[in-house]
Amino acid sequence: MSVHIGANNGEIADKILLPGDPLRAKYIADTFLEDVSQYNEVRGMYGFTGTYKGERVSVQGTGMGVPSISIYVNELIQSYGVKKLIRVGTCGAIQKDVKVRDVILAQGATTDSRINQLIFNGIDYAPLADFDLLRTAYEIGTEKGLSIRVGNVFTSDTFYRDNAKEVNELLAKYKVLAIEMETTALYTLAAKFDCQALSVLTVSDHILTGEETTSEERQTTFNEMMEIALETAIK
Ligand SMILES: O=P(O)(O)O[C@H]1O[C@H](CO)[C@@H](O)[C@H]1O
Ligand SMILES: O=c1cc[nH]c(=O)[nH]1
Repeated sequence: MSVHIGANNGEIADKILLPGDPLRAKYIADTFLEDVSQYNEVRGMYGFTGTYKGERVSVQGTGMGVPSISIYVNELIQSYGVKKLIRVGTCGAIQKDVKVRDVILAQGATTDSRINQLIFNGIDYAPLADFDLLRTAYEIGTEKGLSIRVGNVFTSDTFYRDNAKEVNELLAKYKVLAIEMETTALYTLAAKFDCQALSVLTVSDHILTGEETTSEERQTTFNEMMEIALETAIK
């Protein structure tokens, strides 16, 4: 057991999907995995292990934001030996040509979080996706005929922000595709511990147009994102 995860040694697979929402973790386990067992309910942050196409895979809710995902990723890697970590999250688009329901593979993660400043003492570290996972996920997504975007995302410490318009316009000018709240921490920790990480994100809303997915659309698109992540995890 670790501080925030109540699993015994060996109960978590070395490949894991990481949704922010613990109920999305339950949905993935119920919908896609076989022979499922629940290994965690500490703080309601559900974690499950099962098999996908015969391969052992886990899925763990991370909560929202850099501090929360950092706790789970640290413990998953250091206490349970997880090696391949794929976030399955939602994001808000800030480019006109990125559409609601598109799937984004986060190649890098710009941030206003201070975690990297604290680690690197003033050096402007660039957290990146694992290239093999990125390439595999891209190939799987395009083979499925999906609209896959690859690029920079903004990992924000705030969901509600007073100067959002100004910040979004600046980031959009510099080619950032979308906003979410965890990827920079995932990529930095994966690099630190020599693990592989990727964020696969569904555009759930468009920040410029205000367009949102309906719950039905969300389900279908989320399933596509989850299948890309699961297929990538076992490849
Ligand atoms: O849908 P998840 O994975 O939680 O991701 C996004 O949704 C939350 C904000 O609503 C943040 O965690 C953000 O990163
Ligand atoms: O962090 C997030 C996630 C989804 N949509 C947003 O606008 N922001």
